[in-house]
Amino acid sequence: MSGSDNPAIACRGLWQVFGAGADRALATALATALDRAGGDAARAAADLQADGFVPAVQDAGFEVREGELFVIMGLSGSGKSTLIRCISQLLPGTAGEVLVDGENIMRAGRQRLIELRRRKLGMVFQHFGLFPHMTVADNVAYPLRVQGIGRAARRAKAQQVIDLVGLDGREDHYPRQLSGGQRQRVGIARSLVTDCEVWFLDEPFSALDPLIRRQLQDEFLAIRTKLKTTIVFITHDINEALKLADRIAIMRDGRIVQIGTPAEIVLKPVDDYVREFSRDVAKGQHARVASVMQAGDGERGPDDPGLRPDMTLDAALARCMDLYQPVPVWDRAGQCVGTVHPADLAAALQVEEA
Ligand SMILES: Nc1ncnc2c1ncn2[C@@H]1O[C@H](COP(=O)(O)OP(=O)(O)OP(=O)(O)O)[C@@H](O)[C@H]1O
Repeated sequence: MSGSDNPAIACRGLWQVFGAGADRALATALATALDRAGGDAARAAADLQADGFVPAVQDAGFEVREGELFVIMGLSGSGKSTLIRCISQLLPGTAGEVLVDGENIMRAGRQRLIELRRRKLGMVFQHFGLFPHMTVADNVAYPLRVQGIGRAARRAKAQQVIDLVGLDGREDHYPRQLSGGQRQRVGIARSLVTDCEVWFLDEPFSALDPLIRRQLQDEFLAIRTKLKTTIVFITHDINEALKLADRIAIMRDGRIVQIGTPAEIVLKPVDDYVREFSRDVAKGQHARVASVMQAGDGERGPDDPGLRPDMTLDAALARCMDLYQPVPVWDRAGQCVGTVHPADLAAALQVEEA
């Protein structure tokens, strides 16, 4: 495991450029951009594009903390899948660094990558590629078989994760006998069976109908609290991102344009592209009091609305309807952790009209 000071994953200057001779073309484009006044990654990407290359990921840089659920979101074609494939090294990356627990896995040899995938990195993709001739139990236990673990131990461990994803009773079914949602669960169970430290999920629920999707999201959050695994999750659905994420990275045309908590994305979008995503989102249900709270002390008066930092803006506003002065915010131990003006709660919800 990594030390608590180190991020679980760090990407620095990561590029994935498609096209023959992309490495040399990127090096030239970066050198040319540097020589120009105000030269930057966007200029290099524009040059590459003009020469017929596809700069699908451009100079990506971010860190994912240990145990964090980091969501990458963007429109179709913005580069999400390419980015997660670079981080998980299904694609080599054209330049930059991908550090997992401090190890630059872009320099890892083939053997080391196989090892990392078997023991440390779990992956779930939209189309799971379950083995049709194997039962649920055998599909789930398959990664353990590859690791050379004995049959009894495989079975026992597979059963644990089958129970965890709610598929108990279906161990002996074949994939064709399962619904789409159940098949996704098998894929999730299979990727969890090796106790991975870092878990990559590329649109795992997007093929499902909304009801099943919501149910799996809830189960996913429940599983996640039990596992404490570091997770990188891709989606093009803002509501899914807001529901699941600790932090969200928004991609546009190969670039990460904003990284922030769900509240920051909803309340402080950096540009119209990000603002457009959250236009129809019920901000008051996602943003929390902590995001609009000021430093300060307060006393509990007779009208105290009992605000907490983790309360949604909607809930907080409902308690402050008749109040016109700053009110204290309390933690669970009853300590005042700041104050908030009821007008600021209302203003935060209006931000996108500006
Ligand atoms: N192997 C490839 N060769 C050339 N271009 C590619 C390749 N793979 C992806 N691209 C291009 O890279 C860009 C980013 O694609 P990517 O699949 O990463 O986007 P995405 O955000 O995941 O989209 P979606 O949500 O539709 O899956 C697109 O312009 C795509 O056409």
